[in-house]
Amino acid sequence: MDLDSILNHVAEKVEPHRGSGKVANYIPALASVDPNKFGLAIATKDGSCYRIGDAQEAFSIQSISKVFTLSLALQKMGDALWERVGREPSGSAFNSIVQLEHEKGIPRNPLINAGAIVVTDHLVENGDADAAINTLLGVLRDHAEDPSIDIDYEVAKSESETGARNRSLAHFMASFGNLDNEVEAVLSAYFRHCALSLSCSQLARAALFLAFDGEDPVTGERIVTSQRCRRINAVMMNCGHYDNSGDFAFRIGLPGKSGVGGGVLAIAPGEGAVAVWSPGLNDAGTSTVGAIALEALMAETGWSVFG
Ligand SMILES: NC(=O)CC[C@H](N)C(=O)O
Repeated sequence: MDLDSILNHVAEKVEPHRGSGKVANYIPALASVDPNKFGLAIATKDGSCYRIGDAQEAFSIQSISKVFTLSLALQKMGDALWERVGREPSGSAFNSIVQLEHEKGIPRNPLINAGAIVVTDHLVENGDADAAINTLLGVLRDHAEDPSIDIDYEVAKSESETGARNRSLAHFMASFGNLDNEVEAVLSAYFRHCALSLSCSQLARAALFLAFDGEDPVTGERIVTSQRCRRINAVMMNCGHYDNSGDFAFRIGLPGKSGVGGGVLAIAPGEGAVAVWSPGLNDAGTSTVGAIALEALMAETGWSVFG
């Protein structure tokens, strides 16, 4: 069956569930998003994009940005990054602080908030958060071949104003010497990259290199080495949905990353990149309808890495 017909089936499966889950409200600017939104886009090897629903509408990608910051930090400093952040699943909430004391300020993995803050610290040079964000924006625009990609500054401001938990995580890690820059400089970059606003189409296109061994199959540009690409995917598989990662692997079987804006990115190696958006979340912060849609997509395509 062709992908357009498959997407129509997926939409039918999703329909009775539209609006389910709970829209994130701990970042006030996210609370007003319409819970009935649903979009899905698949970017494939030849640069085609298959889409359905609200796939062209930009949303706050939130923690999905952590995949791109990880990739950039690995490009910049190589495996030395792993001395400052682990690669084990956390089994706890995305903003949990409990393991940090036990593990002496080294976060479990780069996809929970604490780990992503450490990764962002490595992108900020000499306290210059603006330069770090400009580099990241340039990279995303390049990957997606779309210069219009931008940050939603209202969301970034809202997140900063209510960012006590992330400030706690950052100060706590700083007390263990695991931040090079001032906490506020790091968080200023962190809040902005979480507030990146992309549509499903843009997101799937930007992440396409992860499905093709680290090389963009459309432009031929090598973005990360194939070994690094495999490793980023491994971290996504184990850690991309916090304490929901096991369930996501069980149901969908693809490396993925969710964000509290309701987006989910899933990488189907050798096939393409899938981005889905529906704002209602489960208790762990993964899109309820997004996971249902991906499950339906796997049933029809057999793209799970487990066969
Ligand atoms: N899981 C998420 O998407 C969390 C990201 C959000 N910006 C935060 O720091 O809390």
